[in-house]
Amino acid sequence: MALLTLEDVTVRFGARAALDAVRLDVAEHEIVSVLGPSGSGKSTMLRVIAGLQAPGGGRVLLDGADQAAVPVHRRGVGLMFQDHQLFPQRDVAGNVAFGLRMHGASRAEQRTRVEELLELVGLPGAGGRAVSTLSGGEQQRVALARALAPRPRLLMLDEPLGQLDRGLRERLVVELRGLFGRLGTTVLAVTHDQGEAFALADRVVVMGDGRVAQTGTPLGVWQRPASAFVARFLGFDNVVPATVGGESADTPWGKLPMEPGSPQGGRTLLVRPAGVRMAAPDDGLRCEVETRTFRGSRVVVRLRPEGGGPPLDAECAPAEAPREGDTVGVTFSQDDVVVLAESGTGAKTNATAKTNADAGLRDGSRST
Ligand SMILES: Nc1ncnc2c1ncn2[C@@H]1O[C@H](COP(=O)(O)OP(=O)(O)OP(=O)(O)O)[C@@H](O)[C@H]1O
Repeated sequence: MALLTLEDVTVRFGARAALDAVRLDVAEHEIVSVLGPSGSGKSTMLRVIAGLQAPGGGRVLLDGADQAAVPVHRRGVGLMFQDHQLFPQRDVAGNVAFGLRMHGASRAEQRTRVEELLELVGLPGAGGRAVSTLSGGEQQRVALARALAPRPRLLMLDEPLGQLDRGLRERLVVELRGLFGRLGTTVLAVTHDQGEAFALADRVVVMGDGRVAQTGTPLGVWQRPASAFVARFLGFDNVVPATVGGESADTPWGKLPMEPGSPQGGRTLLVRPAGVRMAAPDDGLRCEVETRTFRGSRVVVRLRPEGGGPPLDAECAPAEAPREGDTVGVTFSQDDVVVLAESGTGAKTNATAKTNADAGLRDGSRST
Protein backbone atom coordinates (compact mmCIF):
# COMPACT_ATOMS: atom_id res chain seq x y z
CA MET A 1 0.00 0.00 0.00
CA ALA A 2 1.22 3.50 -0.76
CA LEU A 3 2.23 5.70 2.17
CA LEU A 4 0.61 8.73 0.52
CA THR A 5 -2.29 8.70 -1.91
CA LEU A 6 -3.98 11.67 -3.53
CA GLU A 7 -7.35 10.70 -4.96
CA ASP A 8 -8.66 13.26 -7.46
CA VAL A 9 -7.64 16.17 -5.25
CA THR A 10 -9.01 19.51 -6.42
CA VAL A 11 -8.35 22.98 -4.99
CA ARG A 12 -10.00 26.06 -6.48
CA PHE A 13 -9.19 29.71 -5.88
CA GLY A 14 -12.17 31.50 -7.43
CA ALA A 15 -12.72 30.13 -10.93
CA ARG A 16 -9.17 28.82 -11.25
CA ALA A 17 -8.18 25.29 -10.24
CA ALA A 18 -4.76 25.31 -8.54
CA LEU A 19 -5.09 21.50 -8.39
CA ASP A 20 -7.41 19.72 -10.80
CA ALA A 21 -8.32 16.10 -9.93
CA VAL A 22 -4.72 15.20 -9.06
CA ARG A 23 -3.92 11.55 -8.44
CA LEU A 24 -0.63 10.44 -6.99
CA ASP A 25 0.78 7.53 -4.99
CA VAL A 26 4.04 7.73 -3.04
CA ALA A 27 5.43 4.44 -1.70
CA GLU A 28 7.16 4.12 1.64
CA HIS A 29 10.90 5.02 1.38
CA GLU A 30 10.37 6.60 -2.03
CA ILE A 31 11.85 10.00 -2.95
CA VAL A 32 9.55 11.88 -5.30
CA SER A 33 10.31 15.29 -6.82
CA VAL A 34 7.48 17.50 -8.04
CA LEU A 35 8.52 19.76 -10.89
CA GLY A 36 6.64 22.32 -12.90
CA PRO A 37 6.47 25.93 -14.02
CA SER A 38 5.56 28.71 -11.62
CA GLY A 39 1.86 28.57 -10.72
CA SER A 40 1.39 24.92 -11.73
CA GLY A 41 0.16 23.94 -8.25
CA LYS A 42 3.26 22.43 -6.62
CA SER A 43 3.11 24.32 -3.32
CA THR A 44 -0.65 23.92 -3.15
CA MET A 45 -0.15 20.17 -3.38
CA LEU A 46 2.22 20.21 -0.39
CA ARG A 47 -0.13 22.46 1.59
CA VAL A 48 -3.07 20.13 1.00
CA ILE A 49 -1.06 17.09 2.12
CA ALA A 50 0.19 18.92 5.22
CA GLY A 51 -3.36 19.99 6.10
CA LEU A 52 -2.68 23.71 5.65
CA GLN A 53 -5.20 23.88 2.79
CA ALA A 54 -8.47 21.94 2.65
CA PRO A 55 -9.20 20.32 -0.72
CA GLY A 56 -12.43 21.33 -2.45
CA GLY A 57 -12.75 17.77 -3.75
CA GLY A 58 -11.00 14.42 -3.51
CA ARG A 59 -9.13 12.78 -0.64
CA VAL A 60 -5.66 12.73 0.91
CA LEU A 61 -4.77 9.34 2.43
CA LEU A 62 -1.75 8.58 4.61
CA ASP A 63 -1.19 4.87 5.26
CA GLY A 64 -4.64 4.37 3.77
CA ALA A 65 -6.37 6.68 6.28
CA ASP A 66 -8.38 9.67 5.04
CA GLN A 67 -6.83 12.84 6.50
CA ALA A 68 -9.88 15.11 6.09
CA ALA A 69 -10.50 15.35 9.83
CA VAL A 70 -6.85 15.10 10.94
CA PRO A 71 -5.27 18.43 12.02
CA VAL A 72 -1.84 19.51 10.78
CA HIS A 73 0.12 18.49 13.89
CA ARG A 74 -1.35 14.98 13.96
CA ARG A 75 -0.53 14.03 10.36
CA GLY A 76 3.05 12.98 11.09
CA VAL A 77 4.22 15.04 8.13
CA GLY A 78 7.34 17.23 8.21
CA LEU A 79 7.49 20.35 6.07
CA MET A 80 10.58 22.36 5.19
CA PHE A 81 10.28 25.60 3.26
CA GLN A 82 12.68 27.39 0.97
CA ASP A 83 13.52 30.19 3.37
CA HIS A 84 14.32 27.77 6.24
CA GLN A 85 12.31 29.86 8.73
CA LEU A 86 14.67 29.20 11.61
CA PHE A 87 13.86 30.97 14.88
CA PRO A 88 16.52 33.69 15.11
CA GLN A 89 16.23 34.08 18.90
CA ARG A 90 16.97 30.37 19.54
CA ASP A 91 20.32 28.69 19.14
CA VAL A 92 20.83 25.73 16.77
CA ALA A 93 19.84 23.14 19.40
CA GLY A 94 16.72 25.15 20.28
CA ASN A 95 15.70 25.15 16.64
CA VAL A 96 16.28 21.43 16.09
CA ALA A 97 14.47 20.55 19.34
CA PHE A 98 11.40 22.61 18.44
CA GLY A 99 9.26 19.76 17.06
CA LEU A 100 10.41 17.43 19.83
CA ARG A 101 9.21 19.85 22.50
CA MET A 102 5.86 20.12 20.72
CA HIS A 103 5.61 16.32 20.90
CA GLY A 104 6.32 16.33 24.65
CA ALA A 105 9.81 14.78 24.56
CA SER A 106 11.75 15.02 27.86
CA ARG A 107 14.81 17.31 28.10
CA ALA A 108 17.17 14.35 28.07
CA GLU A 109 15.47 12.85 24.99
CA GLN A 110 15.66 16.21 23.26
CA ARG A 111 19.37 16.57 24.01
CA THR A 112 20.25 13.10 22.70
CA ARG A 113 18.16 13.43 19.56
CA VAL A 114 19.50 16.93 18.78
CA GLU A 115 23.09 15.68 19.02
CA GLU A 116 22.23 12.68 16.85
CA LEU A 117 20.64 14.86 14.18
CA LEU A 118 23.39 17.48 14.10
CA GLU A 119 25.84 14.65 13.59
CA LEU A 120 23.67 13.27 10.80
CA VAL A 121 23.47 16.55 8.87
CA GLY A 122 27.20 17.18 9.23
CA LEU A 123 27.13 19.82 12.00
CA PRO A 124 28.31 17.87 15.06
CA GLY A 125 28.58 19.96 18.22
CA ALA A 126 26.94 23.04 16.65
CA GLY A 127 24.02 23.06 19.12
CA GLY A 128 25.18 26.16 21.01
CA ARG A 129 25.75 28.34 17.94
CA ALA A 130 23.55 31.35 17.26
CA VAL A 131 21.51 31.02 14.06
CA SER A 132 22.82 34.41 12.87
CA THR A 133 26.37 33.00 12.68
CA LEU A 134 25.47 30.20 10.24
CA SER A 135 26.12 30.23 6.48
CA GLY A 136 23.22 29.58 4.09
CA GLY A 137 24.22 25.93 3.67
CA GLU A 138 24.52 25.45 7.44
CA GLN A 139 21.09 27.00 7.98
CA GLN A 140 19.70 24.60 5.41
CA ARG A 141 21.18 21.67 7.34
CA VAL A 142 19.72 22.93 10.64
CA ALA A 143 16.30 23.32 9.00
CA LEU A 144 16.59 19.78 7.71
CA ALA A 145 17.60 18.45 11.15
CA ARG A 146 14.61 20.27 12.65
CA ALA A 147 12.22 18.76 10.08
CA LEU A 148 13.66 15.25 10.61
CA ALA A 149 13.72 15.42 14.44
CA PRO A 150 10.16 14.23 15.13
CA ARG A 151 10.72 11.30 12.70
CA PRO A 152 7.96 12.32 10.24
CA ARG A 153 6.53 9.46 8.20
CA LEU A 154 6.57 11.79 5.21
CA LEU A 155 9.04 14.66 4.77
CA MET A 156 7.97 17.40 2.37
CA LEU A 157 10.49 19.90 1.06
CA ASP A 158 9.44 23.10 -0.74
CA GLU A 159 12.34 24.41 -2.83
CA PRO A 160 14.71 23.30 -0.07
CA LEU A 161 17.87 24.45 -1.81
CA GLY A 162 16.36 27.39 -3.66
CA GLN A 163 18.44 30.18 -2.16
CA LEU A 164 21.81 28.49 -2.20
CA ASP A 165 24.42 28.91 -4.90
CA ARG A 166 24.69 26.31 -7.62
CA GLY A 167 27.84 24.51 -6.41
CA LEU A 168 26.50 24.12 -2.89
CA ARG A 169 23.12 22.94 -4.19
CA GLU A 170 24.75 20.28 -6.32
CA ARG A 171 26.77 19.01 -3.35
CA LEU A 172 23.86 19.10 -0.93
CA VAL A 173 21.47 17.31 -3.25
CA VAL A 174 23.84 14.34 -3.40
CA GLU A 175 24.22 14.41 0.39
CA LEU A 176 20.47 14.64 0.89
CA ARG A 177 19.82 11.67 -1.34
CA GLY A 178 22.39 9.62 0.58
CA LEU A 179 20.94 10.73 3.91
CA PHE A 180 17.35 9.93 2.95
CA GLY A 181 18.45 6.56 1.60
CA ARG A 182 20.21 5.69 4.88
CA LEU A 183 17.27 6.84 7.00
CA GLY A 184 14.67 5.29 4.70
CA THR A 185 12.78 8.62 4.74
CA THR A 186 9.83 9.01 2.40
CA VAL A 187 10.21 12.37 0.68
CA LEU A 188 8.07 14.60 -1.50
CA ALA A 189 10.17 17.54 -2.71
CA VAL A 190 9.03 20.50 -4.80
CA THR A 191 11.53 22.25 -7.01
CA HIS A 192 11.82 24.48 -10.07
CA ASP A 193 15.20 23.06 -10.87
CA GLN A 194 15.19 20.01 -13.13
CA GLY A 195 18.77 19.08 -12.35
CA GLU A 196 17.98 19.08 -8.64
CA ALA A 197 14.78 17.07 -9.10
CA PHE A 198 16.45 14.49 -11.32
CA ALA A 199 19.45 14.11 -9.01
CA LEU A 200 17.36 13.75 -5.86
CA ALA A 201 14.44 11.60 -6.87
CA ASP A 202 13.54 7.98 -7.52
CA ARG A 203 10.57 9.35 -9.43
CA VAL A 204 9.59 12.75 -10.79
CA VAL A 205 6.12 14.22 -11.18
CA VAL A 206 5.78 17.02 -13.74
CA MET A 207 2.89 19.40 -13.04
CA GLY A 208 1.23 21.79 -15.46
CA ASP A 209 -1.90 23.87 -14.85
CA GLY A 210 -2.81 22.01 -11.68
CA ARG A 211 -2.58 18.61 -13.31
CA VAL A 212 -0.09 15.78 -13.37
CA ALA A 213 1.39 15.97 -16.85
CA GLN A 214 3.72 13.01 -16.42
CA THR A 215 5.26 10.81 -13.79
CA GLY A 216 8.09 8.31 -14.12
CA THR A 217 11.71 7.67 -13.24
CA PRO A 218 14.05 10.60 -14.00
CA LEU A 219 15.57 8.64 -16.86
CA GLY A 220 12.19 7.56 -18.21
CA VAL A 221 10.78 11.10 -18.22
CA TRP A 222 13.96 12.49 -19.72
CA GLN A 223 14.05 9.90 -22.49
CA ARG A 224 10.32 9.82 -23.20
CA PRO A 225 8.55 13.06 -22.33
CA ALA A 226 4.83 12.28 -22.56
CA SER A 227 3.72 15.52 -24.21
CA ALA A 228 4.93 18.64 -25.99
CA PHE A 229 4.35 20.50 -22.72
CA VAL A 230 6.70 18.20 -20.76
CA ALA A 231 9.26 18.18 -23.57
CA ARG A 232 9.37 21.98 -23.70
CA PHE A 233 9.44 22.25 -19.90
CA LEU A 234 12.51 20.01 -19.89
CA GLY A 235 14.12 22.39 -22.37
CA PHE A 236 13.62 20.34 -25.54
CA ASP A 237 12.66 22.72 -28.34
CA ASN A 238 12.78 20.31 -31.29
CA VAL A 239 9.05 19.65 -31.29
CA VAL A 240 7.31 19.45 -34.68
CA PRO A 241 4.02 18.32 -36.22
CA ALA A 242 4.44 15.25 -38.43
CA THR A 243 2.61 12.66 -40.47
CA VAL A 244 3.91 9.20 -39.67
CA GLY A 245 3.61 6.53 -42.37
CA GLY A 246 5.41 3.19 -41.97
CA GLU A 247 8.94 3.72 -40.70
CA SER A 248 9.29 7.37 -41.60
CA ALA A 249 7.57 10.67 -40.87
CA ASP A 250 6.99 13.76 -43.01
CA THR A 251 7.99 16.87 -41.06
CA PRO A 252 8.97 20.50 -41.81
CA TRP A 253 12.57 19.17 -41.62
CA GLY A 254 11.97 16.53 -44.29
CA LYS A 255 11.61 12.80 -43.77
CA LEU A 256 12.60 11.46 -40.35
CA PRO A 257 13.32 7.78 -39.62
CA MET A 258 10.86 6.16 -37.16
CA GLU A 259 11.04 3.04 -35.01
CA PRO A 260 9.11 0.09 -36.44
CA GLY A 261 5.66 -0.05 -34.80
CA SER A 262 5.46 3.74 -34.21
CA PRO A 263 1.93 5.19 -33.95
CA GLN A 264 0.82 6.24 -37.44
CA GLY A 265 -0.89 9.35 -38.83
CA GLY A 266 -0.84 12.96 -37.61
CA ARG A 267 1.47 13.19 -34.56
CA THR A 268 3.74 15.57 -32.65
CA LEU A 269 7.38 14.50 -32.60
CA LEU A 270 10.29 15.37 -30.36
CA VAL A 271 13.78 15.01 -31.79
CA ARG A 272 16.34 14.94 -29.00
CA PRO A 273 19.27 17.24 -29.83
CA ALA A 274 21.70 14.33 -29.38
CA GLY A 275 20.01 12.67 -32.37
CA VAL A 276 20.52 15.64 -34.71
CA ARG A 277 23.77 14.78 -36.52
CA MET A 278 25.78 17.45 -38.28
CA ALA A 279 27.87 16.53 -41.34
CA ALA A 280 29.05 18.01 -44.65
CA PRO A 281 26.62 20.57 -46.19
CA ASP A 282 25.51 18.22 -48.96
CA ASP A 283 24.63 15.41 -46.57
CA GLY A 284 20.97 15.81 -45.50
CA LEU A 285 19.01 18.94 -44.52
CA ARG A 286 21.08 22.07 -45.24
CA CYS A 287 21.18 24.40 -42.24
CA GLU A 288 23.05 27.50 -41.15
CA VAL A 289 24.58 27.57 -37.66
CA GLU A 290 22.94 30.44 -35.76
CA THR A 291 24.44 30.10 -32.29
CA ARG A 292 26.45 27.73 -30.14
CA THR A 293 26.05 27.49 -26.38
CA PHE A 294 28.38 25.66 -24.04
CA ARG A 295 26.53 23.46 -21.55
CA GLY A 296 29.14 21.73 -19.42
CA SER A 297 30.89 19.12 -21.53
CA ARG A 298 28.46 19.48 -24.50
CA VAL A 299 27.68 22.21 -26.97
CA VAL A 300 24.14 22.99 -28.11
CA VAL A 301 24.09 24.28 -31.69
CA ARG A 302 21.03 26.21 -32.90
CA LEU A 303 20.45 25.52 -36.62
CA ARG A 304 18.31 27.40 -39.15
CA PRO A 305 17.16 25.20 -42.09
CA GLU A 306 17.93 27.01 -45.36
CA GLY A 307 14.71 25.85 -46.99
CA GLY A 308 12.49 27.14 -44.14
CA GLY A 309 10.87 25.26 -41.27
CA PRO A 310 11.43 25.80 -37.55
CA PRO A 311 14.95 26.13 -36.12
CA LEU A 312 16.38 23.03 -34.50
CA ASP A 313 18.93 22.25 -31.79
CA ALA A 314 21.78 19.79 -32.19
CA GLU A 315 24.14 18.64 -29.46
CA CYS A 316 27.74 17.57 -29.87
CA ALA A 317 31.14 17.45 -28.20
CA PRO A 318 32.94 20.84 -28.08
CA ALA A 319 35.69 19.65 -30.43
CA GLU A 320 33.09 18.74 -33.08
CA ALA A 321 31.02 21.93 -32.86
CA PRO A 322 30.78 23.97 -36.08
CA ARG A 323 31.22 27.74 -35.94
CA GLU A 324 28.46 30.34 -36.10
CA GLY A 325 27.67 31.11 -39.77
CA ASP A 326 28.86 27.69 -41.01
CA THR A 327 26.63 25.61 -43.27
CA VAL A 328 26.10 22.00 -42.27
CA GLY A 329 24.01 19.05 -43.46
CA VAL A 330 21.76 17.42 -40.89
CA THR A 331 20.62 13.81 -40.57
CA PHE A 332 18.49 12.32 -37.81
CA SER A 333 18.99 9.23 -35.69
CA GLN A 334 15.89 7.10 -35.30
CA ASP A 335 16.58 6.37 -31.61
CA ASP A 336 16.15 10.03 -30.73
CA VAL A 337 12.82 10.61 -32.44
CA VAL A 338 10.02 10.35 -29.86
CA VAL A 339 6.27 10.40 -30.56
CA LEU A 340 4.59 12.71 -28.04
CA ALA A 341 1.03 12.55 -26.72
CA GLU A 342 -1.31 15.45 -27.52
CA SER A 343 -0.05 18.84 -26.48
CA GLY A 344 -1.64 20.26 -23.34
CA THR A 345 -0.51 19.54 -19.87
CA GLY A 346 -2.14 16.35 -18.89
CA ALA A 347 -5.92 16.39 -18.69
CA LYS A 348 -5.89 13.31 -20.83
CA THR A 349 -2.77 11.92 -19.25
CA ASN A 350 -3.87 11.75 -15.63
CA ALA A 351 -4.90 8.13 -16.05
CA THR A 352 -1.64 7.42 -17.86
CA ALA A 353 0.21 9.26 -15.13
CA LYS A 354 -1.28 6.90 -12.58
CA THR A 355 -0.17 3.91 -14.61
CA ASN A 356 3.30 5.38 -15.04
CA ALA A 357 3.39 6.12 -11.33
CA ASP A 358 2.65 2.51 -10.54
CA ALA A 359 5.35 1.44 -12.96
CA GLY A 360 7.66 3.93 -11.27
CA LEU A 361 6.91 2.36 -7.90
CA ARG A 362 7.71 -1.07 -9.22
CA ASP A 363 10.94 -0.18 -10.89
CA GLY A 364 11.68 2.55 -8.26
CA SER A 365 15.41 2.11 -8.74
CA ARG A 366 17.51 4.75 -7.03
CA SER A 367 20.19 4.59 -9.64
CA THR A 368 18.35 6.26 -12.53
N1 LIG B 1 -4.16 31.62 -1.36
C1 LIG B 1 -4.35 31.73 -2.68
N2 LIG B 1 -5.32 32.54 -3.17
C2 LIG B 1 -5.54 32.64 -4.51
N3 LIG B 1 -4.80 31.99 -5.44
C3 LIG B 1 -3.83 31.19 -5.01
C4 LIG B 1 -3.53 31.02 -3.62
N4 LIG B 1 -2.50 30.14 -3.50
C5 LIG B 1 -2.16 29.81 -4.76
N5 LIG B 1 -2.95 30.42 -5.67
C6 LIG B 1 -2.90 30.25 -7.13
O1 LIG B 1 -2.92 28.87 -7.40
C7 LIG B 1 -2.02 28.56 -8.47
C8 LIG B 1 -1.00 27.53 -8.00
O2 LIG B 1 -0.15 28.12 -7.03
P1 LIG B 1 1.07 27.36 -6.36
O3 LIG B 1 1.67 28.29 -5.37
O4 LIG B 1 0.59 26.04 -5.87
O5 LIG B 1 2.01 27.15 -7.60
P2 LIG B 1 3.54 26.69 -7.63
O6 LIG B 1 3.62 25.69 -8.72
O7 LIG B 1 3.97 26.27 -6.27
O8 LIG B 1 4.25 28.04 -8.05
P3 LIG B 1 5.73 28.59 -7.70
O9 LIG B 1 6.68 27.68 -8.38
O10 LIG B 1 5.71 29.96 -8.31
O11 LIG B 1 5.85 28.60 -6.20
C9 LIG B 1 -1.41 29.88 -8.90
O12 LIG B 1 -2.15 30.36 -10.00
C10 LIG B 1 -1.60 30.77 -7.70
O13 LIG B 1 -1.71 32.12 -8.10
